[in-house]
Amino acid sequence: MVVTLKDVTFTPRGEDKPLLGPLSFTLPDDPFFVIYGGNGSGKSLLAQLLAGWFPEQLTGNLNGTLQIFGQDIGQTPLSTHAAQTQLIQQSPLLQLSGCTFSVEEEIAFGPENLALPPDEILRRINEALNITHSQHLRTRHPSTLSGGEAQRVVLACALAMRPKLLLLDEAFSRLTPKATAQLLSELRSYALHYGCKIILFERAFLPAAKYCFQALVLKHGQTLIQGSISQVFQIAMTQINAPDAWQVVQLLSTHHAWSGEFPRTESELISAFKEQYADL
Ligand SMILES: Nc1ncnc2c1ncn2[C@@H]1O[C@H](COP(=O)(O)OP(=O)(O)OP(=O)(O)O)[C@@H](O)[C@H]1O
Repeated sequence: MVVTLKDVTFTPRGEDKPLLGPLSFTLPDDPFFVIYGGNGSGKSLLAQLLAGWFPEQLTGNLNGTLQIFGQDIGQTPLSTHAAQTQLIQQSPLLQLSGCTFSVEEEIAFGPENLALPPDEILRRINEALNITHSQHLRTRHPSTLSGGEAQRVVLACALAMRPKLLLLDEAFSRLTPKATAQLLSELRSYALHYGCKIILFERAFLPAAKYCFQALVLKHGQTLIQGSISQVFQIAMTQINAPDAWQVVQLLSTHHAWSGEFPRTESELISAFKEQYADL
């Protein structure tokens, strides 16, 4: 199992009650999975726990069973987790090392720490730059990158580690919808090629719904619902942002005026409207 959570609760140091849990889930067999939740629902805390931050970077009290690739979180050093699990957070500039002079050196930083041979490091740099469409940034000083460019580079750094579990905590927040869609398509190919699981942590219905079949909705650190996008749609819509057209679907549904699956993409939405309403 890539991820196993059973009755997990987490109380950060200084807090008197858990801010996460009890949470139990295993990942479905798809490359992508999305965890939806509004502000303060616990997405980042959960992402940090799954990345193995406890207890080195995230102190507190962890109860229950939390395993990544069969290794207990809390029993294995963060450096061991980092070799197969990579977390990308919302603020890319906080994730740059601050000790390199070019994007190329920044991407090499992780693989160098794995003591990989130079030709393998170069291969990984090129692959990561290609996947993230960032070859043109190769010689740039990391401190000169724009927010969106930095998000691509941070993703490239993570991919150069060839992760088997990639945690994306609102990792596209500074990119345009078009650039986000391009990266998600590239990531799908990466995931299928390397057998990697990708968990998206999102406050917005799109574009995650297009790439994920299964979702979990968090509120106050607990699961509100887990299931297919269609099964979680109604409840997810009470917690997260969605385009107006999906709000209309939600409204129609609460008035029993929507039948069938809930659309995951714009084209599914248009087809569903045509099917249900074009003849009226
Ligand atoms: N280390 C910590 N110590 C104490 N409280 C924390 C800690 N980390 C997070 N919290 C609190 O836990 C709750 C969940 O925070 P978290 O950052 O996981 O939310 P989120 O779902 O990622 O929200 P957002 O969408 O606003 O980024 C918040 O109330 C936050 O203030």
